[in-house]
Amino acid sequence: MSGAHLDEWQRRSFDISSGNYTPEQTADAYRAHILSIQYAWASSQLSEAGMASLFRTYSERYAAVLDSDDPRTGLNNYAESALHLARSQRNYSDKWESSLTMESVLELPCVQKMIRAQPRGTVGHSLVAPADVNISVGQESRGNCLSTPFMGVRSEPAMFKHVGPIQPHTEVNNGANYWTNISAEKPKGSEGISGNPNSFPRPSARPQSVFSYPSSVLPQGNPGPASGTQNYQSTFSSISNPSKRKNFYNLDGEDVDKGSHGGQAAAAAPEPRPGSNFKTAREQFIIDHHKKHSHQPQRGQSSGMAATVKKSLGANRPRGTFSKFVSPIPRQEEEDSVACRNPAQEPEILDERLKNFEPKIIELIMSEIMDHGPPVAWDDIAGLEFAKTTIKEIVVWPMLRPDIFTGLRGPPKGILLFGPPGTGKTLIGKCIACQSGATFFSISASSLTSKWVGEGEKMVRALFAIARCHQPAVIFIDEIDSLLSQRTDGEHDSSRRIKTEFLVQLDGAATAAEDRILVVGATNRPQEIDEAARRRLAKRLYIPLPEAPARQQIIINLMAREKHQVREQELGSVVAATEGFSGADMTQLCREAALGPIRSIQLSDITTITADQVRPILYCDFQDALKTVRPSVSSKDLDMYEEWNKTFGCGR
Ligand SMILES: Nc1ncnc2c1ncn2[C@@H]1O[C@H](COP(=O)(O)OP(=O)(O)OP(=O)(O)O)[C@@H](O)[C@H]1O
Ligand SMILES: [Mg+2]
Repeated sequence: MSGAHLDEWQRRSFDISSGNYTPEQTADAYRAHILSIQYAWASSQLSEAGMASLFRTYSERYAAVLDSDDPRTGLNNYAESALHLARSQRNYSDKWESSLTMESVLELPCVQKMIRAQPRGTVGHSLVAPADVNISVGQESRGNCLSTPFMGVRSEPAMFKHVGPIQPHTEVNNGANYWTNISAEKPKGSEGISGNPNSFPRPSARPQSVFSYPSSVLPQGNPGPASGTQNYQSTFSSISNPSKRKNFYNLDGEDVDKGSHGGQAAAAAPEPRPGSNFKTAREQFIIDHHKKHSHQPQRGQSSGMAATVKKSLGANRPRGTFSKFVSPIPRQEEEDSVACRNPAQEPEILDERLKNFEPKIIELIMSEIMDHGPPVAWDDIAGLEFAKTTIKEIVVWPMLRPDIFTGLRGPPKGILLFGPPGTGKTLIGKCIACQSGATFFSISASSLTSKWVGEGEKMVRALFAIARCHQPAVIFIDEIDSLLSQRTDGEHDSSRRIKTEFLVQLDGAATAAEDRILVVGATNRPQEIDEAARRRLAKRLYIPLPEAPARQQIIINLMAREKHQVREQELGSVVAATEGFSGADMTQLCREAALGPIRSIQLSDITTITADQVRPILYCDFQDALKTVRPSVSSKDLDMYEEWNKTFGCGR
């Protein structure tokens, strides 16, 4: 350290410690010490270690003076800052307000000059157009306060050298222009933060002015009330107030929408602003969307919906602080609604009552369940006279003459055909389908129960709903025992739900007197049917094994279409030999017998022989067939059916 420096240090140190200094002077002295230390180290007059030691010492002392809350020794700087915050003092930009009003602006010499220079009405329109008036600064704007544009004139007169036609105020509404408008806002007091408006990166670098005045009327120099100061508020500082910022953004939204020209311009595909390549993300999106869809066929374009949707992409919505946000991107529902309105893709609505059902289930029932088999006549069913008569009585006639079969004569809504396998239960169902004139739904219970979990109930509901739409209707459920078997604790939930749904629907069909829906169930395991279901299937008809006449009839019916030489006596012998055979067994016997003539042909001749050369079916063929075809129903099973029929059956 040089002698001069040491002397200076000693002097300051002595003075400071003498106690004659105020805290402000002490703090200044310590700050000067710190600067001297840094200077000495920078000029290599002090080692790094020495500088560090001195720097720490004097920094601590300096901080002690600053933060001390003793008014005699410290500045209480910390408390000062805290108190400043606690008093809710705001920053400078909150304090100033514009002194400009509409009246004061119009009185400005430059404005007066401009008004005089312009054709009558045009300038006035440009100046006091509502959109212009909306360019205001936060709370300070009052009424028609046109606060800022003319300040911009002062700050950047070069901008107005561009001579162009007087633009309607749609240009004024442009949010980007506002950058130029507010760029030279002058603070009321000299406390405004100094700033160079030209240094701010403004998007309005294009030569288009806000008002596009002819240069002849533009003010030259720096007129106006702010001419005495060079401390213009920078663009940044003038919008640093949140309320001003909000107004700024509203210019691009709310005011644009409200403006008679600007709103419409924004609603359609936005035109690029003249002289500017700048676009907001939303504008770019809408332009892209237009481009994309202008050469792409729209779904549902024929109805004109596409255009409607495009126009309402959020561009023309009324916006405000409290309005709900609407995404500019079309929502999925909008897309879907466009697709749905396309007549080519619109699913056919069959009936209002079916609108709650899934189309696939309706389609399944319509296509898979409705029976379109070969016609069956009552005479095709051999024997079973009592069953046939009863069914005609309760099914066919009421369907044909619903006016007679009313009240107590009303038909039962459920029939159960039970009996040994192969006795013609399904055949009777087919016959009902053909002869009753009703819409016939033939469904096996397994097709309901084998569906996915949860689908079964829907299927049952849809089945009855569709049947209601196609009255009179017969719902034939083969093997109904698998659907309505007795409910047990161990059974799966889904099958229990299907059963319950079926019973509910059956009840509904039974109680709705006007509904002409008949449920016909067939089973060869009647003992397994749930008692609740049994009650609902009120007419339980036993379909027994065919008696001798019925067996004979079956043989005659089947042989009628074949070439045979079985005499009546021989036929009687066959019938007698087929005691206990079911109708299906009789059919099987006849088929077996019919193969007899073929088996008698030499194997070498089988490829060359003509149909006429095949011999007729003979009694001997039946005798051979009887050796292989056996009755399929045991006497034990027969006893069970007989017993059940006595207990629950409706036969005589
Ligand atoms: N009474 C009958 N008249 C004429 N043919 C019959 C008669 N009963 C049965 N058949 C013949 O037996 C075949 C089987 O009959 P069907 O399918 O109706 O029996 P099912 O009672 O429904 O048997 P399962 O209980 O096993 O379902 C029929 O295609 C038919 O050829
Ligand atoms: Mg059957």
